[in-house]
Amino acid sequence: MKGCFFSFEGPDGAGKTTMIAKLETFLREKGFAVLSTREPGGVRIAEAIRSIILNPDHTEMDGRTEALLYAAARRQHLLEKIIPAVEAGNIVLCDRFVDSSLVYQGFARGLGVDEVLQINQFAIDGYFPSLTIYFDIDPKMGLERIQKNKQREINRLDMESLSFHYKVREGYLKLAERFSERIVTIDASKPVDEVFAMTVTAVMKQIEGR
Ligand SMILES: Nc1ncnc2c1ncn2[C@@H]1O[C@H](COP(=O)(O)OP(=O)(O)O)[C@@H](O)[C@H]1O
Ligand SMILES: Cc1cn([C@H]2C[C@H](O)[C@@H](COP(=O)(O)OP(=O)(O)O)O2)c(=O)[nH]c1=O
Repeated sequence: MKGCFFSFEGPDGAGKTTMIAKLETFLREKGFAVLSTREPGGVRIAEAIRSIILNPDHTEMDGRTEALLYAAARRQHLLEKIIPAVEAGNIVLCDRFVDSSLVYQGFARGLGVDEVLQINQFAIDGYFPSLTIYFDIDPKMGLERIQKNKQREINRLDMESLSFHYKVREGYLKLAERFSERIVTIDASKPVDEVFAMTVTAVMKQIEGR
């Protein structure tokens, strides 16, 4: 049976990585083949591009350069890892995908959502997830969660001003409205178990409905 492709989005610290890890265990226990991955990165070439993008020293990076680098990493990740895994029958859980570019580069950086969508159409050829879960949270709360968890490296994007992160949230909420047939919004400010229960409901509805 063909697999499916789900992406998980949200401001930094919303809980995407936490939820994907819990979901992977839950789905495996139910007998599903599951593969989780992340962007930027996921495969060797995309991880190399990630290190260029997120390097805190690369303060001179132009906005369009950044958007093109994310799209290049996405293309390699999609063709080399995501599509083969879906074709092999896996449920693919991806921590960030095209919506991150539309929001961070298109909306928050002001490059234009449709302009960044066009770059990404060249990268993904219309291969969108069948379900995207957007974890909505006040960016201040998300960044506080990251600060509390010292292990996680603070990257170039984290160092953006708080107003940038508020634009990110605004961009996601607009995107969730525009692509309401694909994007499900979950209140990520709730305790972990409540957020996970809502996540499982949305994912199982999609799996059972395919
Ligand atoms: N619902 C939640 N309530 C409180 N803390 C959370 C919640 N979800 C995640 N966290 C914690 O917040 C931090 C960031 O979570 P993470 O999953 O890495 O976020 P993201 O991947 O969206 O940046 C981690 O320390 C995690 O344990
Ligand atoms: C995939 C993607 C990520 N990003 C940003 C979001 C994050 O700030 C950063 C990814 O770093 P990461 O450490 O993965 O942060 P998070 O845990 O919040 O996902 O890159 C974009 O700006 N555009 C993109 O297309």
